[in-house]
Amino acid sequence: MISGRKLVLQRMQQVLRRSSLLLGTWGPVNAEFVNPCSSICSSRFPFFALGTSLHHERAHHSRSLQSIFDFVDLSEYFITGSDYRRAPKFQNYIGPVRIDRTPDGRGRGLYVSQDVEAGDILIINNAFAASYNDIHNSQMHERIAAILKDSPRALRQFYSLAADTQQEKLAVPEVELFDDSIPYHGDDSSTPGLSESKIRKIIQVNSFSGKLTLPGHQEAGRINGLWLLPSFINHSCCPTASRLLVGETMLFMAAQNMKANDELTICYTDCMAPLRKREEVLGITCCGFRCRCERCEFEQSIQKEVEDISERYQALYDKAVEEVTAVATRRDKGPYPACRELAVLFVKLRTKLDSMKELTKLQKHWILGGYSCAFLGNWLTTGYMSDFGPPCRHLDSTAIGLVEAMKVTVPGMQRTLSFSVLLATAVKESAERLRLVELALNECVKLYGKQRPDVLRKLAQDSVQYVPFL
Ligand SMILES: C[S@@+](CC[C@H](N)C(=O)[O-])C[C@H]1O[C@@H](n2cnc3c(N)ncnc32)[C@H](O)[C@@H]1O
Repeated sequence: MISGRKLVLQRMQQVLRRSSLLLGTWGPVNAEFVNPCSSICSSRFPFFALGTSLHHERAHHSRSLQSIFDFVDLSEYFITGSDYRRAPKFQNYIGPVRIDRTPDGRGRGLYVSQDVEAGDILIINNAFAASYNDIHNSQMHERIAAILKDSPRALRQFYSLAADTQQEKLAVPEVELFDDSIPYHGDDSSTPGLSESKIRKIIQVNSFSGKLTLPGHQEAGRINGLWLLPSFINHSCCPTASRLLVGETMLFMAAQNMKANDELTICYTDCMAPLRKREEVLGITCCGFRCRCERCEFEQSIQKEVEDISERYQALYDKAVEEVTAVATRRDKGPYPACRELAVLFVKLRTKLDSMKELTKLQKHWILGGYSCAFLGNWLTTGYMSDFGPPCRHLDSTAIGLVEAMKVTVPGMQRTLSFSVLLATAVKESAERLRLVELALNECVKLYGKQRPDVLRKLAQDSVQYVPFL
């Protein structure tokens, strides 16, 4: 029997054929838009002739950082399908970042120490410990306990993650503690032993769990891991950085241009969900804290005005997932009442936001971006996936408005990339299409770092394997 996932992939291959034609029509990538105002030359990859050099001075070394290619060439890995079993090995790298106390009671956080631009590599970190399909973290716990027994430095590093005292009193370690190229002369008498329950707690708060997938296959399993320095990165529902897992190495990129002293934040969950859903996941299902990011603080202040829309969204969401899954796997041909009603809600929300003159454009984007699935479900069930019509001349301004909101709300997200590639495939009008392809490739840089043009094109084309709803 053919699996649901395989059917989705077959369906997506049709899209891919069209999008590869589409992305192929531009020939050499329009790299100008990746880094429009640059002047540095690189003979190795002409693409990077367009990249701005990032001069990073640290006490112990100075490095001119341009891209992932300064560390490892990932082209072959990406071109051949990002198979985690063939992932290249990296050296740890700590870019222009420092650890500091947050000013608003979120404990410690990571900050950039100089201006950086979207796609710049900030941290490359190999897992302190990782395990596979280890639902209860028991293998990881054993591995970590063994490492801590043997290495005073590892014990000191791990101990610094503990956040069991009042947030304002938490010690702030120097970032150099995590730089293995600097010799360690720690005073180990100040590192108390760690009880088993404390070790478990540190693992629980800081570990990351992600899907392992192989191209064209069902999910191959899950990786659980602990990455030490990245454990200081706080969550935000409008994050500034993106993360990429290559084998057991976690890479962190700036997902937008950032100024020195800006906080480096990532999404711990799907931030393209409305406030109530994010609160539920961050507070109860996943992480156990109330998010204090600026987007949440703002949305809480106006939640009453959109409460009815938000409640209905929550009530319809699971059913809409079923409908989108059904249409993606061609198990049925509808009707799709949940997706249809979500689309009506989306229009209602847009009309409401239009009438709220006191809100800024960014604030409107934050709210709208959170309801991306309310639009996408209907778009996927009524037009795109169920029936390939001929490309349309103009796209509905709602679709274009949404992709803009998504890009601003959570930069460097797979869903925005897939949606913009699918939209570009659907539209015929060339100026609009060009803009969408530019947008897709820009999102690609935020997600994967500055890559060669052919690699970026491949990654954008592959993105349609992900249904931009699920
Ligand atoms: C992986 S740690 C991040 C580093 C942590 N701030 C520290 O000082 O150790 C995750 C914890 O940081 C806090 N945190 C992270 N993001 C937050 C946010 N947006 N709002 C409130 N607390 C947050 C929560 O206590 C959470 O359990």
